[in-house]
Amino acid sequence: MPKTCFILNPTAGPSRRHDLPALIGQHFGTHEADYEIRLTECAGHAVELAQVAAAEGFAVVVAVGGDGTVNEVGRGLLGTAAALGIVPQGSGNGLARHLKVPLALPAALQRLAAPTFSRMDVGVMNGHPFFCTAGLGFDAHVSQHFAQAGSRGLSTYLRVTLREYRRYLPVPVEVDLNGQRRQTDCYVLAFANASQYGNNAYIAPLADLRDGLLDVCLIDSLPVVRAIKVSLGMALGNLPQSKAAEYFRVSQSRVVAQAPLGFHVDGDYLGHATEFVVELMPLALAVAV
Ligand SMILES: Nc1ncnc2c1ncn2[C@@H]1O[C@H](COP(=O)(O)OP(=O)(O)OP(=O)(O)O)[C@@H](O)[C@H]1O
Repeated sequence: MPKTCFILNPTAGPSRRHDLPALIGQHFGTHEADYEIRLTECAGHAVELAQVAAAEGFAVVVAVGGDGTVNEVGRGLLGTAAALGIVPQGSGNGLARHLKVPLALPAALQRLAAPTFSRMDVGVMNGHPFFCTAGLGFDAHVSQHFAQAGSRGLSTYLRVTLREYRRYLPVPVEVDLNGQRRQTDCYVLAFANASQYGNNAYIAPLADLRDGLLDVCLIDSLPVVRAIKVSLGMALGNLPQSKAAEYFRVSQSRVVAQAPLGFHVDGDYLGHATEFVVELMPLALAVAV
């Protein structure tokens, strides 16, 4: 059984469970595993905890939280020999859902007792690694306002999305897609390593974590009828067939915006910029799921 370190974000998810360390002990400890549980103390702490765990020789370092925690642990593990595990405890759990990690805690821990090792691609936007999705435009705008909403969970996310939909205006951009320059309005420009944002909202249902490519989803405008088509397409996983969005596959891209444009990586709003460089590091991270 691999030596395993759990890095637990006690603030992740809609319901903060104080009994998680005890439950991990109850379901994982029975496998006579060599394991430790370490709690994050602030945002960003999981990066350092993951680096330390990898340097100490843990073979698997598990993010116990949502996509923000997965991003921090994954960043800490880049360039190390340790593999990323996930116990999904977030609100959206996009990467865990893509990797078909069980959402129920006992089943997720059971899987980690005898994990399958593989590798996955890692995207990078303006120097920030991402494992699931990164994007410019409305999705980043919603991430920014969701972070300020004071509460989390799906209902808050939907309320913020509807409110901001009425206010948001797209920004003109020039985007380089496989050497072809494209002038377009950017309502959403999503770079997907994995298929979904979380909560089974499939922005790029055909995205493959191991193909050396990012699936790009471009939505230039979002009038009401198209917004309904996009929402349904994301929920049903058939957005590409709906023709409400355009798709491309790239290993790198560059975007220049005419006005500062918000961007997110793995659902965390990171600020505004006018230039974006997007790259892919093929199979850069080991995963244990
Ligand atoms: N101890 C802590 N105190 C405050 N914030 C923390 C702490 N540990 C981690 N964080 C921050 O909490 C944020 C939210 O965590 P995470 O994304 O894992 O959960 P979530 O938002 O509920 O799930 P998802 O991203 O899947 O919707 C992360 O951006 C992380 O930086």
